[in-house]
Amino acid sequence: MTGTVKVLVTGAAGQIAYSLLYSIASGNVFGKDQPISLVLLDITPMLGVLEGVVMELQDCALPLLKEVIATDKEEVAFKDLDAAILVGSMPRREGMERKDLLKANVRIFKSQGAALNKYSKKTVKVLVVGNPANTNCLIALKSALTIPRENFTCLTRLDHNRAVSQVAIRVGVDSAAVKKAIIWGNHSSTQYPDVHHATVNVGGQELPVFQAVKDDAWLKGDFISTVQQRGAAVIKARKLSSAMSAAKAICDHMRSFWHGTAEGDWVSMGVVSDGNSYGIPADLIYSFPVVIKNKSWKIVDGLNINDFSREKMLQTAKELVEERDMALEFVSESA
Ligand SMILES: NC(=O)c1ccc[n+]([C@@H]2O[C@H](COP(=O)([O-])OP(=O)(O)OC[C@H]3O[C@@H](n4cnc5c(N)ncnc54)[C@H](O)[C@@H]3O)[C@@H](O)[C@H]2O)c1
Ligand SMILES: O=C(O)CC[C@H](O)C(=O)O
Repeated sequence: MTGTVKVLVTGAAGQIAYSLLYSIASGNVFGKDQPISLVLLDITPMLGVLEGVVMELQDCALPLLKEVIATDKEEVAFKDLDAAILVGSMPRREGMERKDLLKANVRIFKSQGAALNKYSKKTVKVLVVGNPANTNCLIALKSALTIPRENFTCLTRLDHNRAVSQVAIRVGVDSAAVKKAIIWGNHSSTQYPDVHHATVNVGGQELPVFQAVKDDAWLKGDFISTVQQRGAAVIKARKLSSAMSAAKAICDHMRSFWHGTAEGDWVSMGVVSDGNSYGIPADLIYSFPVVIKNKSWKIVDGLNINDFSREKMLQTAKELVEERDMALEFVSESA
């Protein structure tokens, strides 16, 4: 269909998708005038549920939604895509380590990377959400050698939004007043939420976050651990992992990827670490501050990094190196 953007959501019968699909189909991500063709992939046992989701999408009577394709077949799902949002995987339950997920989920992303390579447009923009998101993204990228590495990203915008919101609540301003927060590294409890470069608009005055909050101990302690542990806290409370906030963050991430970042701000995104200026090893999907223009991201280089930050940035990189090596072992075992 010419003029339409073809978007795949995997895990389409799951709880994140249930919050996400309406937002995409109503124009909140790709544009209020942009016709959408929506492809929904889930596993065969979920096809019945998926049928219900399709009925609901039809019943929303959304003018931009030109087509809905529901399938359990990768060769159908990945055909001619402009954007792929890879949510489908096994979520962590209470008491389960994120690393337990690696083995189960890595093979899904190997197969879906190969399907992207075979069936999608070479310009396809990929967002990996399913955990462990950074490493799953790396595995997909490595299985899609004819698609530029830069097209592969993973979701750390939820962590970014959590950091922004914690600061806004603390200062008593709305979240739009907080700019230039950063999530470094892995979407896991080793991530480093950094507000050394962030500002808050208080009563029309742009202040550094440390000056506005006036509580360095909180910013270097509970603030960081609250953001790092937020996913686990939501699982503990809901007995399910975050879904509404994850869907909102997916929309924010894809909107930024598609339309660019706002002047004077940046966003956090898991991207390939090759050639960064912060001493993070190459060949990882690591969350950096990025600015985006013409659907192409650039890591914000040259920020001043103190010893406190550097240590945390390297610690989360170390975890990603370990995850990558373990994932590559699982991939070679299953080959
Ligand atoms: N990166 C982030 O910020 C972030 C935030 C929240 C959740 N997550 C992760 O997102 C994932 C999905 O979470 P959820 O709450 O929607 O889970 P869910 O269990 O409600 O839904 C997952 C869906 O994926 C489907 N699925 C499983 N294997 C599949 C495959 N091979 N192909 C297509 N679909 C498949 C399942 O059948 C299910 O319908 C989990 O891995 C979760 O940990 C990531
Ligand atoms: O499994 C987790 O700890 C996190 C689940 C999800 O990625 C989140 O951040 O809410």
